[in-house]
Amino acid sequence: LDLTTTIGNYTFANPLMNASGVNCFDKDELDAMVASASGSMVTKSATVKPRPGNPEPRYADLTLGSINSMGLPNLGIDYYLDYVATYQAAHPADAIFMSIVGTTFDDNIAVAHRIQDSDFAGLTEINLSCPNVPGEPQTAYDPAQTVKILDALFSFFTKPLGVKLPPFFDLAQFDQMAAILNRYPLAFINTMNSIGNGLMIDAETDTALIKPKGGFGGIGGAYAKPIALANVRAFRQRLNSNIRIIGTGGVHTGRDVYELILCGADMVQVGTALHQEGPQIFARLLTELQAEMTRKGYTNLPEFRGALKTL
Ligand SMILES: O=C(O)c1[nH]c(=O)[nH]c(=O)c1I
Repeated sequence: LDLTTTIGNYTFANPLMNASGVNCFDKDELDAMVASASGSMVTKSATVKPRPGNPEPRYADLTLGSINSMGLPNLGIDYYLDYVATYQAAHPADAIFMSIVGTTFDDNIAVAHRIQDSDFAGLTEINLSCPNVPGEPQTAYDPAQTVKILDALFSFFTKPLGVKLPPFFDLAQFDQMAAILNRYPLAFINTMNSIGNGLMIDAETDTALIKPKGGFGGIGGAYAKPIALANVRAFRQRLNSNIRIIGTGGVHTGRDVYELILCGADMVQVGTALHQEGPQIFARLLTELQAEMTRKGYTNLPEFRGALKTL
């Protein structure tokens, strides 16, 4: 079966990759992604300077997913630029993604300049949806701030750029956000990030499971799937066709991958399940995706991409 998928001038052997923040913190984790069956990969969201992140415990596995308030721990943009420079020299034909983020408007612009001025030749995902920097609202929940950042970015950034969005829950929000995004030459959007500021409790101690923010953290995994399907579908229905969509949220089986593509996703990222199962999950997901495609009579992704039926 043909699992190739394209974003701009980049074609990937298959649509699967990690979600930023999962299995991509350092060289060892990134090398494990390179060795996996994934079609591409993305680095942990990088800030200009390294960050230790929030106090632990800051992550917990849940029956139906995960909760995290990592607090944007990362080794700094220089570390990840070094890694991708080495990677590109060894894999000239395979594009990967770099995720960037700033905790202030100026830092968002500064870290983007670092990529623009580098030899990085892949795709850049700017994270407008980190829910766990105390005191910092998720940029993409503020339309004016989103416009301000995208206006500034596209005044100098010429490499392929996409935005990582938080989940939206109201059709008027989809309309408003899509109207903003359609004004920019974005290569892609990635919907969605974790569901911000959930809370889960330890049954033995009646204590919040994670330490930061009084136990509030982003929710991922099975809990996220219905919302991810809806966000992919809603944006596919509203965005210009030249803006591709990466679907993220709740993937655990090949059927989950298939359903995000059915809603319009071009590529599919895996977060919680990757954290829980490890990079060998990609081989399993590819086998299961191909089995589902065969069951449905499809031999490539465009045949069913966006083909969700409604009653
Ligand atoms: O707490 C984090 O580091 C984090 N956690 C998430 O669930 N999404 C994000 O975008 C980030 I930057």
